[in-house]
Amino acid sequence: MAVDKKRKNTKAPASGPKRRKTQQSSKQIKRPVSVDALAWKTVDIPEMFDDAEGFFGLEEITGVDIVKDGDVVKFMAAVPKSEAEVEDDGEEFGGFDDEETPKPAENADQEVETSESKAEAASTPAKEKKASKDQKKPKEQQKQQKQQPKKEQPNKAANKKNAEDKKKARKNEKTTAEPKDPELETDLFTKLEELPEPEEEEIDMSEWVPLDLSPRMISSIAKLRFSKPTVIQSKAIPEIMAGHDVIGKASTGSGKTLAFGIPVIESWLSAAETRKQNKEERKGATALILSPTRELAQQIRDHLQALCKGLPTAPYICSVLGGMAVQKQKRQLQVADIVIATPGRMWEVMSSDNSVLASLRNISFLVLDEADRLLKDGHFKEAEEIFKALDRPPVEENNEDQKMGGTDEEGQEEEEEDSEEEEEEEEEEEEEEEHVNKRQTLIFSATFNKNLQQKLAGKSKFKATSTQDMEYLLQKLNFRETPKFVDANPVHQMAENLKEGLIMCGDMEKDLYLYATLMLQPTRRALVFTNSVNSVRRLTPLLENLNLPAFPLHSGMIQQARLRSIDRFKANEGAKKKNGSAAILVATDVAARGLDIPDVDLVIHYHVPRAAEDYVHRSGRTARASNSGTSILLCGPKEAVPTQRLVAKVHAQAEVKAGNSGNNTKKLVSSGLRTIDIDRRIVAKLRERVDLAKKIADAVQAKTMGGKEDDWMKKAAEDLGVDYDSEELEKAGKWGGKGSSKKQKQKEAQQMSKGELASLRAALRDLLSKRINTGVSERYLTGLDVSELLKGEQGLFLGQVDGLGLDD
Ligand SMILES: Nc1ncnc2c1ncn2[C@@H]1O[C@H](COP(=O)(O)OP(=O)(O)OP(=O)(O)O)[C@@H](O)[C@H]1O
Repeated sequence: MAVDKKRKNTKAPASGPKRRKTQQSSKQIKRPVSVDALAWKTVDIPEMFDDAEGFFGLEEITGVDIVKDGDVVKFMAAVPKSEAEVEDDGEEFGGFDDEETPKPAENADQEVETSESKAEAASTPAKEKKASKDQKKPKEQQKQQKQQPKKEQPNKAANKKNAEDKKKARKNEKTTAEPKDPELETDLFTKLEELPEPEEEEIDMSEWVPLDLSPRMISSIAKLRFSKPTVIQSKAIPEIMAGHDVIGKASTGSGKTLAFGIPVIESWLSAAETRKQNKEERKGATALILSPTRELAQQIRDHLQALCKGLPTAPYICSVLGGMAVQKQKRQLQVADIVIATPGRMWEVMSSDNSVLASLRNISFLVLDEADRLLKDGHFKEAEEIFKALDRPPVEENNEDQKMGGTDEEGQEEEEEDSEEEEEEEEEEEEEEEHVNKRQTLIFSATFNKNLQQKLAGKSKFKATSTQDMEYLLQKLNFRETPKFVDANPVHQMAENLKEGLIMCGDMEKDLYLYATLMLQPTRRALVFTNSVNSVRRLTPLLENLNLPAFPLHSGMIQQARLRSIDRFKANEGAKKKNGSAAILVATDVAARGLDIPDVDLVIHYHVPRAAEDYVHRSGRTARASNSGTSILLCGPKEAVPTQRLVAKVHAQAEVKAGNSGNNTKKLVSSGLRTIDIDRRIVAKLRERVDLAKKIADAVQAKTMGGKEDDWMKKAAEDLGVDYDSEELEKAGKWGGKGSSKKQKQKEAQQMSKGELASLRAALRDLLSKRINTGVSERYLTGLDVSELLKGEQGLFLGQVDGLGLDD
């Protein structure tokens, strides 16, 4: 549960601490508690079971009595006598250790009541009410309101007032020396909390006003320090708030998450308020957001939770993804207001549990983030199943009885029933339509294929050519109207502040050029993309041997390890230890979509991406929001043609709009992709280190893989019906062919003795400690000296500025 504790404390100091104090002294009594509300504690399980897809989700509970009341089993747990339902239930849901604690739906409404009424009482209710009224006023009146968010400082006002009141109270206490008033006694507990918050610089939020958001939402956005909406936010939010289905396209890092997140949360806020007023029950989740990767799903959750932190009350947001315990996710889904999920796990949970489906059937929003990726490849089937299930009307048990046969005498009745059934079917259809019509569908990505874009923009007709087509799935989505196509960047596909470069190198020299590129700008946090899991496995230790803090990320890793790598990269771990070099994430395309990691300055494509959109998304991990960044493609001779094709595709539209013509190479240059001439003499001086580091990495990997390889070979030998003897088999050429020299190398690496390995390490250490003379003004290249060099006359040895010559 994302509850703004700070706000709670500052706005309602009198009630908050008092409640805490009473709890401390109150006796614990046992009351019936729902099984989901018990303080489950996760039992540590060995790491080897971590990725058991939720099978191993052990939790334990203590201090609970199980009482049988007739047929009903009740769980009696200790609840502090005076504890209010709305208390921070961080302990209540102790089992949800990888998520914020959920709170039951009723409590969510309760929360609206309590925290808002407190907020209103403690701050400036008149202003808030006036502001929400003003939202409905005509434009000219809103003009006056424009400055309002700036003026509106409920927290500060409340703080100041409370602090003043308390000061007065303290003064009274001193002068009158009367017995302690309980109110004043409470005051002692709040001494620290009442300290004024550090003054934040005021932020002008007037540019958000035309979007017609609630004052509390604007004030929450202000806490994120986002002074104005991005283009996609300005264009998409009003359409979504007006109830339309929307397909939104905007470049990477341009704020698409909040473009759908803000209206979704606004909708939850107003629905929660309506429920409160009408004393209605919660009817399940408000939104289902689908994401193609687990990391992105977690990130969307974090992003929305950050937005909710500034609200007086917040929806419970949960993520449902593979690699986490299924049971826990099912429990969370019972109380979730906003669900963010990967399609595979969502479908697994939905199809196995009717209550999950029931709680999602009434969603107001279905959001597909990174839609083009989501409606492709592995996710296609599950996505389709999810859409179908959401639209399917609930099966009523009575219907089953009606479908059973009857006697002749009942013929007449049957006919009547038939017509009744028909009527019911019609009603059901209507209901279904009604049901579908209630839900808005929102689709976002930075890339949609060109044909589809034209169709979305209404320039040509939708027609799916196969059932494996994205258009087919779009049709399945049952938009309630022709969706509004909002294109925030019709000309350029790439982020505005991105510089793109290309380094030509030999096919076998990529490791060397990768290292050189990293060394020439060691303080820039870099994300290195490869096309295969094996390359990640090979490159990470290679870079580590070269004293660079590198972390792997690929789909073959267990989920916890994936998240750990991202966290370590985010924290720039190892940067200080390793000669001041910034952290490096070596990843497959699992990291290409959506990941928003602050301060990634450099993206290196170790392999040319297989598709143009992958290039766009990979490169989009840098130059996000208003930041700048660099994307560098390492291109071997064999990759030259696909690279030209790819980049021409990415920049084609910009070229056409700019009225340029000419061959692809010219286009590459004119569209911003520049070839970078790294001084080859410097690169040559790095070769020995890279070769050594590679040998060490290969030896270690071969030794680790050795046993597994032998197992595989044994099995293969069995399949061939021969005795297993790897040497004999190799001699006989059974393992020959294309991979035989690689195999030979692997074998050599595997057979390297400990002593040999140690001497290689010593030699590398020695090399790494030496400075490399760049041959220019007697300057040297080492981990530390490079940053020095780059700060000063970088142009001297690189030919251009900014280390790699991407600046003019
Ligand atoms: N109005 C805003 N002003 C400034 N920064 C913003 C604003 N809205 C969002 N951001 C920030 O911009 C960054 C990128 O946002 P987000 O991750 O939503 O981009 P995106 O368009 O979804 O990118 P991608 O296509 O790569 O998924 C985030 O760090 C986010 O906090």
